[in-house]
Amino acid sequence: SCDGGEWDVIVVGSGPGGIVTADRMSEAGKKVLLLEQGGPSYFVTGGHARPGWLNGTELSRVDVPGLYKSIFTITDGDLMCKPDVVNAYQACTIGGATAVNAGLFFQPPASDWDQYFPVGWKNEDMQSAIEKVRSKQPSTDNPSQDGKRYLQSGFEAAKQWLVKGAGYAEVGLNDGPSDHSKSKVFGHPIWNYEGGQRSGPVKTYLQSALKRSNFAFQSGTKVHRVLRDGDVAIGVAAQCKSAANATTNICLKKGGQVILSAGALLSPQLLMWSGIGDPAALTNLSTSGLLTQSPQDWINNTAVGDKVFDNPNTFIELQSASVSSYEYNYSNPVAADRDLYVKSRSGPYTFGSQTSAFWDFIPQAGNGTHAIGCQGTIDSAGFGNYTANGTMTLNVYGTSGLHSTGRVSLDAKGIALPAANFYADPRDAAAIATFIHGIFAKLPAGLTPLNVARNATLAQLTTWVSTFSPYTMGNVQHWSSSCRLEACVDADAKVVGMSNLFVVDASIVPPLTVNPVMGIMIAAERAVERILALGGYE
Ligand SMILES: Cc1cc2nc3c(=O)[nH]c(=O)nc-3n(C[C@H](O)[C@H](O)[C@H](O)COP(=O)(O)OP(=O)(O)OC[C@H]3O[C@@H](n4cnc5c(N)ncnc54)[C@H](O)[C@@H]3O)c2cc1C
Repeated sequence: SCDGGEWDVIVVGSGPGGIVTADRMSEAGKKVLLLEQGGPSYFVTGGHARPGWLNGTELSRVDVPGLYKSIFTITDGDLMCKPDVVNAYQACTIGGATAVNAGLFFQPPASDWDQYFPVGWKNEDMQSAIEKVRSKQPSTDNPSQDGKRYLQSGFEAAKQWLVKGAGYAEVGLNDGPSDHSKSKVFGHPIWNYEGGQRSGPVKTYLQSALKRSNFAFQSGTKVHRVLRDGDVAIGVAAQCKSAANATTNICLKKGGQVILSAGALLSPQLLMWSGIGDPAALTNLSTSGLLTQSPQDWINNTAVGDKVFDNPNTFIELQSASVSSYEYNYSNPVAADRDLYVKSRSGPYTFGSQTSAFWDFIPQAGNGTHAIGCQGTIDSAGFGNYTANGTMTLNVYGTSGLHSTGRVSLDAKGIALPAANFYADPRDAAAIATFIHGIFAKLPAGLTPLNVARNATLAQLTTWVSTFSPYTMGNVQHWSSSCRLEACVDADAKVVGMSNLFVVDASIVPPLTVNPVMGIMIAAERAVERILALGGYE
């Protein structure tokens, strides 16, 4: 059903994984088609949704970093995925979640590659991929174009506490030493912004791809499944908005490749809808009529969707007389801040509300058990019941080395559903509580925690972080690790059981010590190096 295809490579999904992959495959001379189900986001993609104060500019709401929070508090179905697409808070738009996220852009420490990635993906193997991302994707810790730092009262209070009190080193968080260790370090956040505006792969890699005649990009096109002839992908079945939502087959050239970059929840869903996965899950899909292939045509791969991860989140509300809280406003910003932004890309709207970040590792007992990474990010305002002036929010994430993971399953309609409980292993809550207990021991008198006691014991903190409340057990939508290297895909990112089908996105990235985007982009660069080295499929 798929003869005469013209594409060497079809990439599904325009998040950071898909855009980096499609750009580099087209740079290598392949005829590449990038498909995205969503529509415009940044102004440069044709996105025009914005508050009135941006009228007359070449900015959409996506371009302005300070509108980050209101992008996802204002209900607007254009950017976020609908419930009939995925059962989680994900972006369905050009750029994927990089069009709606906070832009935090931290380089994973060398220990992440060395401890959690397979042979061929260790720190020394990753150097060219790291360099490619660092040289192509701008980032900054000082985004305001007038060179001044804004909203620094929270930064100063945190520095007093963590650097002067708790012995953290203040560093440039993506600077050397060459291992980029995230051990007891504190600093200004790094964002992938440029010129006071949101940057990210849409503004960099996608723009270079679009200049090539052998690259095509089609948004508004939702892929339903990969078309296969046994273990050979021959194309994709997709529904195009521009063609009255008709389903068409988009075909590969013989010897071509399909690369799924639909994100850590939707790439496993696409695999299962294509008859690749755990037979139990495929049986359910088949029973509900969503999978029409007969069982003898299924590809048995029980690692599809297995060990999905998100950073468990704890909000600690802190109050100090020295802190001035700052609330961003979508339609009616403080006039001086609005003018600073519109006239000179300066002021608080040049970043997405975080004022500082820090990390430490909590050692784990036992052979071969790695230390657990913990990250703190401090926001410019309070949250929940604690929003009086002087309040700021510390987000504590558990990161690399956590013991608990989940599984992506499909609901009755075949839509991806991530497992929810990330504290199933008690060592995880204990590690996160140890991190909080350690820094609380150094809390200065003038900085008061509001939603948990300053002198809580380690046992009390362990119970608190593992009990549901508006401040604890949160998901932060950093889904990853659902189609792991050397399990679901091999070390070339090729789906186990298939000849020419790959997954390159957060799915193949194990839990990182830092927010995932920079690591995903680096992993995509590395995956492309390895896919190109395989040569074409014959
Ligand atoms: C609110 C929020 C804030 C965040 N903040 C940060 C941050 O500050 N820093 C950071 O590092 N990370 C952050 N993250 C996480 C980060 O953005 C994601 O981990 C990352 O974007 C995942 O990249 P990806 O390429 O795997 O997939 P995604 O970014 O999810 O992109 C996948 C794309 O594929 C498309 N797609 C899916 N299925 C199909 C289909 N069947 N057909 C066609 N297209 C399809 C989707 O529409 C989407 O555009 C945040 C995430 C969210 C939601």
